[in-house]
Amino acid sequence: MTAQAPGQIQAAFRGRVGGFSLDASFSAPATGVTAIFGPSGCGKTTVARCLAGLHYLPGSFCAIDGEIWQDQSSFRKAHQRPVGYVFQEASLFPHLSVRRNLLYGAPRDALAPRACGIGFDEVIDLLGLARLLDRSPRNLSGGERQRVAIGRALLSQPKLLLMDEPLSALDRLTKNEILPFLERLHERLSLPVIYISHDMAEIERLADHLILMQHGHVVAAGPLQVLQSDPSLPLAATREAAISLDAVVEAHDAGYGLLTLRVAGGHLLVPAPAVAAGRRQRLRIAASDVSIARAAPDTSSILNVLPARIVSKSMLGHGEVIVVLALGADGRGAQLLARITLRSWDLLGLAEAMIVFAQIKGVSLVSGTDAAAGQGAGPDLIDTSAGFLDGISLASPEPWPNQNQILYGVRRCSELETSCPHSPLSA
Ligand SMILES: Nc1ncnc2c1ncn2[C@@H]1O[C@H](COP(=O)(O)OP(=O)(O)OP(=O)(O)O)[C@@H](O)[C@H]1O
Repeated sequence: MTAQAPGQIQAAFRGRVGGFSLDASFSAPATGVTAIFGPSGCGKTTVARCLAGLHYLPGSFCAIDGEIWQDQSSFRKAHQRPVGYVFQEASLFPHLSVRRNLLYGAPRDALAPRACGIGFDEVIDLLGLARLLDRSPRNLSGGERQRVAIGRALLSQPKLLLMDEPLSALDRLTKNEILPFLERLHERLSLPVIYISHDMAEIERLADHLILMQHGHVVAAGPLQVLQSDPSLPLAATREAAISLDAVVEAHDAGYGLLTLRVAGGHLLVPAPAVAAGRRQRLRIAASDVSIARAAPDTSSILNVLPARIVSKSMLGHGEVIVVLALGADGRGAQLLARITLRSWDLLGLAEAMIVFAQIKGVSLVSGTDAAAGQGAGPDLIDTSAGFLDGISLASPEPWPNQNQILYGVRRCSELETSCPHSPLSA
């Protein structure tokens, strides 16, 4: 990978970081959310740090939307890369108001409407920050603090937003409070986001593309649904195996409280409150909620029984198989997974390429609605009084810079000089 491709994030990072060996290559669209998923210690954060220019691995390559950030002969340092970085902990400046925290990383004209990029008012609106602007970060809930951190990263006018486990320090309720805001960002901004997470439920809700990592390598990269339905990858073999589908709302039956949703290859009925026709909706269908019939049942309480073609069958062990189905009488629609017993497969005489009926017992709507922000004391703040940039040294494995050092490592050193807590800015 050496030539830049517009519209793509291209990365090929190879080398050692301390005792860790990284050999990770992928390309992903330079728009939408690309999630990096893999077990702890597989190198997700190391890849994010390479993208941010915080590790220099000679011989590596990185280009964002046709702009080369690293190749054989060049390396843009962290402060030369337009990257917004959001971490597990919000690490806001405790001595600055929310407004000043937001404006901290922004160019000087951040308050003016922008011809392109993201303006202050838009960020406030998208993240629901209006009523927090004059508050101190000390009095915000964990979820509110993380929304401010995301706003601050967006206002730095990045060309790439890196989110490293942004919700993992939050409890389930607080996560659910923030996820709708992230969905709104995804819907309204074309900014590419690299989203690192351990939590497949977050990824199923937010991501368009997925990069699967293991032991410092990229095992697979591609559209989320394609990787979820690939029986050769570990996702399809897990107990939680599921497919994320993008559907469009067609109608709402108020009498029965049912939404009609169109997906590639068919329609699904889902009990849900009314949603405007034409709205896009992310669905999740678990492999364990899909069974297979040779003929459409005459009588059944299952609402969604759709014709589908059997694409493949793979053994799972413990007497079960995972079947990939493609919806539609022509078998060319969206793919689903069905987890059934090997005995059922044999008794029904199923075979690849056969047209069958997928009986879908459960469909979850995973896109959320706007939530009111909670309030309360957040976790302890990181001490930001340490010398900025101390500890950032390219290709030096130790010590790790703290989060604000990384965050502000993307800004010019002259600006950093004004960033200490005793500068006029901090008044
Ligand atoms: N600067 C460093 N010095 C030494 N080892 C490092 C350094 N950076 C990362 N490592 C090691 O590299 C491996 C990958 O770390 P990394 O943080 O990228 O993994 P991860 O997939 O993000 O893990 P987690 O999901 O637990 O955050 C780990 O074994 C880690 O200890």
